[in-house]
Amino acid sequence: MRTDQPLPPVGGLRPDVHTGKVALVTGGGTGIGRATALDLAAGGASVVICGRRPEPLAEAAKEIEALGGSCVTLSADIREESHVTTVVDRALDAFGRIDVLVNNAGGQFSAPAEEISPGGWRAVHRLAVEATWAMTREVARRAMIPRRSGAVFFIAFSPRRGIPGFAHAASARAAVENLAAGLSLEWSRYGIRTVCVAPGTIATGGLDDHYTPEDRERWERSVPLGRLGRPEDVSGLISFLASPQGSYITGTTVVVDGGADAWGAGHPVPDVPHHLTTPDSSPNKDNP
Ligand SMILES: CCCCCCC/C=C/C(=O)SCCNC(=O)CCNC(=O)[C@H](O)C(C)(C)COP(=O)(O)OP(=O)(O)OC[C@H]1O[C@@H](n2cnc3c(N)ncnc32)[C@H](O)[C@@H]1OP(=O)(O)O
Ligand SMILES: NC(=O)C1=CN([C@@H]2O[C@H](COP(=O)(O)OP(=O)(O)OC[C@H]3O[C@@H](n4cnc5c(N)ncnc54)[C@H](OP(=O)(O)O)[C@@H]3O)[C@@H](O)[C@H]2O)C=CC1
Repeated sequence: MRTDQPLPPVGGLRPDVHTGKVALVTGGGTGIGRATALDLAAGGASVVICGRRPEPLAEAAKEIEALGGSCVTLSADIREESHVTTVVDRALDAFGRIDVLVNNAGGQFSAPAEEISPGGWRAVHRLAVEATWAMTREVARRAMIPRRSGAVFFIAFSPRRGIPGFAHAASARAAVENLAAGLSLEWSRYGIRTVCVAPGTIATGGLDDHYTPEDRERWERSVPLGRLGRPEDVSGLISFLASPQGSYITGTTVVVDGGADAWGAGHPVPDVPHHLTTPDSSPNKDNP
């Protein structure tokens, strides 16, 4: 199967599986977030999508409305706490509840670890960890804890370990995996499920814009199933996890990666000069 063949929304789920639910998807105008918003809407959910740029949000809303769904779009930078509050205000004004939160907005740049400045590190963690927590906390306190129900999704990375060039991003996503696990211990008592989804490399516009065709080919070669993922491979999983069929799943990470996590960051291993790996050639061998 080719990566560029989209899957129909809803997949094998019933078309009314999310009827009556309200879902908030951060970064819902593009890529995985857009596919997730479409899948949830195709299952009957009303959706709220946010992102910084209004244009992709408007495009996604048009597609959702063409499916017969309801969609509210909000232009917001979720790194700003006041924007997080406004997004939740507007979602509650529009629909009165939020049942599903998909913390999808995220991003990074690829750089050797030693070249990531403190500011660059902070930029990545601020979005993937701090903004995600701010949104989760706001939605939980105002919409989910009072109703004693909800499902919160987080997005991590596969492989679930160090990835060359992504020291900041892989560590941020590890934090988010741990957050999903820890929150399940505290919030199961409120009927809130917290699940992390770890996609492998997924063919999105974001991937095309920020990485080279060589990166993409290298990643593709490290996938046992032999192709990159489609946004719908991830969104279909989230839609299932949000459905009643997923209601016993919480506090864990579900990997959707064509087998990439089973293999690792690819073959061959990152280049390490020979003299650093042979014990008798240490520059400090006389003074260890
Ligand atoms: C084997 C499997 C491999 C798996 C691969 C996983 C593939 C994952 C793919 C995806 O996630 S695709 C989604 C793609 N979308 C993005 O990644 C978004 C692109 N990135 C950004 O939008 C931004 O980089 C950011 C991370 C969100 C930061 O945005 P911000 O507006 O805060 O940045 P700035 O204000 O411009 O800079 C802040 C800080 O960061 C430093 N910096 C920014 N870019 C770079 C860079 N390319 N290289 C080095 N440093 C960078 C910048 O210099 C600033 O630092 P200081 O100057 O303050 O020190
Ligand atoms: N594609 C891949 O291979 C993988 C992706 N992921 C993660 O999945 C998520 C979606 O990725 P993908 O669809 O590929 O990428 P995109 O770049 O298409 O999606 C990122 C979305 O987040 C929004 N966003 C970014 N920063 C902010 C912000 N500060 N406030 C609000 N919205 C923001 C963007 O909109 P705007 O720019 O308008 O704000 C955009 O819609 C990301 O977290 C990504 O890191 C994880 C593993 C692999």
